[in-house]
Amino acid sequence: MNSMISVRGVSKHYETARGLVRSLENVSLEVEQGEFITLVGPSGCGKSTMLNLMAGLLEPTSGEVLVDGKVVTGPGPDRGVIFQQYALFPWLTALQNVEFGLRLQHMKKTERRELAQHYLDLVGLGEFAHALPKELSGGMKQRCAIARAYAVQPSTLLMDEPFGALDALTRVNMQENLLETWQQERRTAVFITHDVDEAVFLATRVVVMSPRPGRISEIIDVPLAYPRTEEMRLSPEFAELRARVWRGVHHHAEEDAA
Ligand SMILES: Nc1ncnc2c1ncn2[C@@H]1O[C@H](COP(=O)(O)OP(=O)(O)OP(=O)(O)O)[C@@H](O)[C@H]1O
Repeated sequence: MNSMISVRGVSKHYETARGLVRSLENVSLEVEQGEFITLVGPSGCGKSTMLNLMAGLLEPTSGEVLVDGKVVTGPGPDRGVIFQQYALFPWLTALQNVEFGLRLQHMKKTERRELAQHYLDLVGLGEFAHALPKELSGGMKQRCAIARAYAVQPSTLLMDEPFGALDALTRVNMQENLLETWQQERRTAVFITHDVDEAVFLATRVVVMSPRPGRISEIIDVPLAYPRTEEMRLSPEFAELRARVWRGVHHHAEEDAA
């Protein structure tokens, strides 16, 4: 069966003044259509490198990445990328920001407007369509960035710590909102986080990475049903999963420090 994303024997090395940095070493991962994968691991283990390879923003030193059966050779509209810093155009309204990618696809104005408004509604920003980014809070800006990524209807969403800069409460709201949107649209999602709780709450599977060289050390299934609720977060089952992920990350962080 064809996976949505196939990372096959991928290594990524950098030549630096201090010698060769082996950011990823012979990593393989299959992500199925509609899965929600979270990537966790100590700082510098190659999470961003992995995501950027999937996005086509980096090229592997060896091995290959396939998305929907095709070898990734660069960025494409089939993959939406969301970073920690909400890269909104400050001179465009929320609606115009969401419309931007659709304009690049030469979609007609009325159709474009309608679709952009639909995605703003989906992330709960419908009433802020005409606000400028400076009039939005951090969480709202990030929701706008998510709406923009969703609007071009990519089959895959790649997110690099999108909630990293948000306060704890906004973060929890954003997690719920993201899952709601994901459940409605069922795109394949890959999401980097440093937050073990967030990793378990969102994922169908948590991929734990270890550094030097970056490898996948463990893949943990999260057999909790969706929609995920705050009650689930407090359940013994959740606590057990969180402890497993924590041990996976911590174990390698300790090794690294030794
Ligand atoms: N352009 C580059 N040149 C040289 N080394 C690099 C470059 N980009 C990344 N690296 C190195 O590759 C390794 C993995 O980096 P990467 O950013 O993928 O890790 P990460 O797990 O996302 O880290 P963090 O959690 O701190 O964001 C690190 O050791 C980093 O120093």
